Amino acid sequence: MGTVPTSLKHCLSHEQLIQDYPWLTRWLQEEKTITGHEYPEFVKIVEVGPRDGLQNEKEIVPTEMKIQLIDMLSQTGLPVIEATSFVSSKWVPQMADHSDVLRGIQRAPHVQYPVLTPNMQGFQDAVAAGATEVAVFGSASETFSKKNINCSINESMLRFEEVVNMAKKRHIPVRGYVSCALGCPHEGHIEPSKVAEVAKRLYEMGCCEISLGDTIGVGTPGSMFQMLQTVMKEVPTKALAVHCHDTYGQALPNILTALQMGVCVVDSAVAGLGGCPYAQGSSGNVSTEDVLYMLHGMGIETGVNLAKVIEAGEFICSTLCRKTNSKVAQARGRTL
Ligand SMILES: CC(C)(COP(=O)([O-])OP(=O)([O-])OC[C@H]1O[C@@H](n2cnc3c(N)ncnc32)[C@H](O)[C@@H]1OP(=O)([O-])[O-])[C@@H](O)C(=O)NCCC(=O)NCCSC(=O)C[C@@](C)(O)CC(=O)[O-]
Repeated sequence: MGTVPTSLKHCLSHEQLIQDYPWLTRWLQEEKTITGHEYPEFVKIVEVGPRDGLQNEKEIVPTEMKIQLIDMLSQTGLPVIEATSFVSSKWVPQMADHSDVLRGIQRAPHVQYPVLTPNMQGFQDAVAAGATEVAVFGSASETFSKKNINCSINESMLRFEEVVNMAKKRHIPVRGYVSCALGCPHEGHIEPSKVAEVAKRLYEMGCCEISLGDTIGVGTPGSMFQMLQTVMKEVPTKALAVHCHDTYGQALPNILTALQMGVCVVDSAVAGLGGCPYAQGSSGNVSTEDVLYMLHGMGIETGVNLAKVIEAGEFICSTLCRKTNSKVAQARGRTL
């Protein structure tokens, strides 16, 4: 922020910045043109903290705490909160209370609460618990697919097709994930063409949104650019989302690259919680607070109240006895 006063760095929204310091309007507009890129006016944030964030926790988080977290997040303006995961409790014990979580939350109007469903059993259990939106999760790496969902990529696509067909009959939208889009913990480099192939299959079978996961957070703006360029030849940009983990501290630049390429859906987790139990060494998701701070500072609307997300982050971090991974929440804590 160069010569901008320190006090401004703590402002929480673009609107607040303009209101308090009208002279900044010109500076903010100039900054947009200096970068020479067109950015989306609105970015949809998909909050994955309650699912991706908590699934990796060793200690079982009490169900009522998960519910309280989701209820707090529901009051922030977030449009989508991924609530839980209908997977096997033998594989991911932390998600064993999926039905109680989904039944226990207070659904806010205009908020969607998708849940992960790897197969028909998961889908049926999810619908029985009241799910109105689901997500299937595939991978661009054969080894990761085997380790994560115990089947090959091809077998997973057949399972997902069943789920998508049944979901269509019930008018339930399905999101599709492609893990290892920028690298695999077992195979290393993954060809962008493989990511594009899996993304295309998911899109063509009827997934309405394809989330491209940098599962282990190894991507850089360069590899993000190459991967997206290849995927965008097969799947419309408006149907793409990016899902970045922050292992190497590259998540924000990677997201910025995706925005410059027209992507306007970003996954993130409150307090930067998270990691995949089947991707050892991967760190948390990019934090929702940091993504919001960046977007609002660029004048991009999200409809989300950053201060309320910080509160939800403080709640879950105190529950887990853990320091937040969000740089913005840490900075805010120091200035209070
Ligand atoms: C997919 C399965 C279930 C296959 O697991 P499996 O063992 O191959 O399944 P199976 O069909 O052979 O059945 C074996 C047993 O599992 C049961 N079963 C079968 N399906 C279900 C179900 N849906 N829910 C509950 N139970 C289930 C089934 O009933 C049976 O029970 P038993 O007769 O032995 O008592 C297993 O591998 C699994 O649960 N994997 C989950 C892995 C996971 O959740 N990983 C984390 C999420 S992915 C992620 O984090 C990445 C992402 C999305 O965030 C994006 C990114 O960052 O890249």
